[in-house]
Amino acid sequence: VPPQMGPLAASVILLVVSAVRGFPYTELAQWVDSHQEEYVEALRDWVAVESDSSNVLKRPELHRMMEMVAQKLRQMGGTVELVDVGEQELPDGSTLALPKVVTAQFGNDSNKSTVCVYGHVDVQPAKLEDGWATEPYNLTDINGNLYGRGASDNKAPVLAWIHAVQAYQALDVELPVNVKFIIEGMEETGSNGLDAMIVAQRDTFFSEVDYIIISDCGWLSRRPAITYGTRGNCYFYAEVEGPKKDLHSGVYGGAVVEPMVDLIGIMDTLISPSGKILIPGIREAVAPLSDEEWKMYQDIQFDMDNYKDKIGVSQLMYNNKVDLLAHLWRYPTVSIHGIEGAFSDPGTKTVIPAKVTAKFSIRQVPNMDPAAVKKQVTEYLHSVFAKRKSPNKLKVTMVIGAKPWLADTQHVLYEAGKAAVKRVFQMDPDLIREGGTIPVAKFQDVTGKSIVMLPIGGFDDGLHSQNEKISRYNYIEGTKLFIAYLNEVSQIT
Ligand SMILES: CC(C)C[C@H](N)C(=O)NCC(=O)O
Repeated sequence: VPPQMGPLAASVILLVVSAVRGFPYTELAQWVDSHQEEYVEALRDWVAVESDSSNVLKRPELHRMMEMVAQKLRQMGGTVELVDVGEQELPDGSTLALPKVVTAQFGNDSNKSTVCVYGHVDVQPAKLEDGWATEPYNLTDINGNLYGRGASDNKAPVLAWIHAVQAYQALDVELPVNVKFIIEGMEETGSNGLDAMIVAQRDTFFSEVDYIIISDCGWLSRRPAITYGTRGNCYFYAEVEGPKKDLHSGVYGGAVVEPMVDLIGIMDTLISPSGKILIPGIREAVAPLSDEEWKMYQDIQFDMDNYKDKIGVSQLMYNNKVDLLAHLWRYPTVSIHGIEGAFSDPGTKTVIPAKVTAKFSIRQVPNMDPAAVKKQVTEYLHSVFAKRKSPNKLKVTMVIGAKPWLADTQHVLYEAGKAAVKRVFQMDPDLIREGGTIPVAKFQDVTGKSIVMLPIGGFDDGLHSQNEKISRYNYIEGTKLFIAYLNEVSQIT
């Protein structure tokens, strides 16, 4: 474009040129490459916010995070709203404002398809003393890996989507589809408030949405992936209450039935050492593994030894690939996460805790139903507790009940994904499922829209763990993938 030309004329020329030349992927990708330092700085700013949704003391940070997201989208000229989704009730009966959900819209052309990108900017807790090698909220680049809490889950992928739209804008390339965003701040603790918001906006925000795209997951290996299923999650508290206060174990040990012993006793009845779930009714509900599915898993390249190395174990529950993948993706599992009220500090306190609460969850797969699981678990735990003839009191509560999700890999959204992956990475993607949980089933049930999950996280990003990271490569090439994907989706007829 000649330098003496005004901005309007220049953008008209660019548009005409791009229309004549087709989709200017190379120029857009070059733009991304030449702006990668800015993208890393943007991630640094976001990672610096301790937007831990599980810690009520961090709630002001979470509100600030949502404002930052809204501000960024506003600066890009989007139509942005911060949607109030109400309050959260805390275990002591008090209430706390939920972080607002950010919605944004770029383009409103009825001749184009509309995609809606879902993501979240809340994170899991992280402390240096948990064993991080670097400060978790200070993004640190080591050998091309960007370490920081929330870097991969899910701040970089949300930013990559934003930068993809920005690249189109910066080069005056018309967005091939209308793009909407829905960004929440409670994903890590069960998407509190989001379900009602999706229902409330079904006929407004979601009415013109054609497709929903989610990038809140990772690849299985170094090969890019497209994800067609997630497990749901039922999260439980089991509280055992005994004496009215903590007791000295020398003075009272032997006199009282200890709540912790009861609790550990009943927790031990949930799952066998070989991973068999012992709660009646759970395994019976699971959809059988089909031959076609078995074949799909068999065809996926997956290095079990490398997987073991990365997580630092000498042995896995299953020693063949198909069994392992099936148990990660399409069978339920019980995980015991912690015990509130138990002594866990360093040292040798000799206490009998008066009240202890175990926290455990059961990942959900087709055809399990969270309401049925709640009943099965509650009845089962009360029945095993009754057999102990303990004078203590047991209370079982289900605090999260998220359904699994499964898509048809033959859908055009998946074909579009394959084409975009091919363009950016010059290879075919793995088609995989995800063992983790996001509110995708709710989007599906309420909006009825087609959904695809397009991950950019690496297989070894360490989500929820110490030293979470995303590589620069995945962040930057992932941004290009989103640019290419928007173009592929616009070709769907
Ligand atoms: C890999 C998961 C789908 C990532 C997601 N952000 C998450 O952590 N969800 C909560 C969960 O416990 O699965």
